[in-house]
Amino acid sequence: MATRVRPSVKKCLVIGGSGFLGRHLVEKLLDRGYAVSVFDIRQNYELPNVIFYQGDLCDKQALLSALKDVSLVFHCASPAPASDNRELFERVNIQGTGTVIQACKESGVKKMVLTSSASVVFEGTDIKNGTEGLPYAKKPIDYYTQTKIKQEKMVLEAYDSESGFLTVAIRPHGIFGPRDPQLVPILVDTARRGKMKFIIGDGTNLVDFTFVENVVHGHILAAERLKADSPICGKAYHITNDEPIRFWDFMSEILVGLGYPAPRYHLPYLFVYGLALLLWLLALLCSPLISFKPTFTPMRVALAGTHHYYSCERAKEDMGYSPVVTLKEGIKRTVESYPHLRQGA
Ligand SMILES: NC(=O)C1=CN([C@@H]2O[C@H](COP(=O)(O)OP(=O)(O)OC[C@H]3O[C@@H](n4cnc5c(N)ncnc54)[C@H](O)[C@@H]3O)[C@@H](O)[C@H]2O)C=CC1
Ligand SMILES: CC(C)=CCC[C@@H](C)[C@H]1CC[C@H]2C3=C(CC[C@]12C)[C@@]1(C)CCC(=O)C[C@@H]1CC3
Repeated sequence: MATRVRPSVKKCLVIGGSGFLGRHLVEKLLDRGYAVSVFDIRQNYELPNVIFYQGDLCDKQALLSALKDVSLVFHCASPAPASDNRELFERVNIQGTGTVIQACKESGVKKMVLTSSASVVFEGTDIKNGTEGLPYAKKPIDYYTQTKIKQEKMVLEAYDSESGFLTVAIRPHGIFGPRDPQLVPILVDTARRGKMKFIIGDGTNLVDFTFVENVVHGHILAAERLKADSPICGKAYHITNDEPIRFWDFMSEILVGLGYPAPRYHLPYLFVYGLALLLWLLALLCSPLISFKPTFTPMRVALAGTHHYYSCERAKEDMGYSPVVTLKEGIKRTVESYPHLRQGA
């Protein structure tokens, strides 16, 4: 049952609002006076004034109930990249996003903001200050990214100035912050298993890590700038901290902040990449007999050993974006938010 909302209050739906980014977005939208509902396949928290619709975004009827009187939709739902489930990525990110678009159009939703990913242009080789002018990856690094490319294209192509259905895509990179279920937990788990001793390559590769509140800020700016005559309609925008950092310095700061030693010994990039490829092949060949998931996948090694940072000039120019939390402050807040993952805890 939806609550009645004053006409002046902007009513929005966050699809994927139970997730890491989604929940931060919901909290900020509430602060800013929006009336917020969440649509997600799971519900893992409660907040006063937030209505939860539990359902699968591939189910149009379920979406239609949640979209009643909604004018703005944020779509930040996706299966986790680590699930590595091709069929699930295709069903949710491609077919499901098609269903979301149809349901939005049928319900008279005016604006849709998609959470895409900067990785849609990444092929596992260096990207330095990449702009939105880069072509989509011809050989995406994994199935997840392959479906994120199709998803982004679908949402941007759904922009229709005649009917007034306005869309925009935000491309974050390396989101981190309190409650992230991926980055810090994977890192700490690897450290606890004694596998965080090595630096892949010379350790100078620069990467974007983006504090979650900056990603939220980019989404809300995009929603508020999405108007009929706006240059942002039908376009994609990188949202980063605008402070590329060495991948291994970032990892070390988090590790040391949590009481673990920083990695020290260097291994040649091509050697580790080759090893990861071999392990991946072995896991594939053995899969009918035993199943094992190597820590060092080729994709992870590429992420850890290459440059991949992006320009957010276009977001600055078209939306007035600038990060609201510095990298230093973001790292501090993140470390403080994981007392249970500290060494010895
Ligand atoms: N975490 C990161 O570093 C980055 C994330 N992104 C994108 O940001 C978005 C949010 O990511 P996170 O918050 O990190 O992920 P998350 O896994 O914490 O949140 C995703 C949410 O989507 C929901 N969901 C999944 N399948 C669903 C379905 N069939 N129907 C309804 N809800 C469903 C999940 O239950 C979850 O609550 C995703 O679209 C992801 O591709 C993009 C770049 C980087
Ligand atoms: C910038 C960006 C796209 C970050 C994405 C988050 C994850 C892909 C990374 C978070 C922790 C990282 C990590 C590794 C690879 C990339 C991550 C999973 C390693 C497995 C790389 C090889 C190692 O030496 C251990 C690393 C642990 C942490």
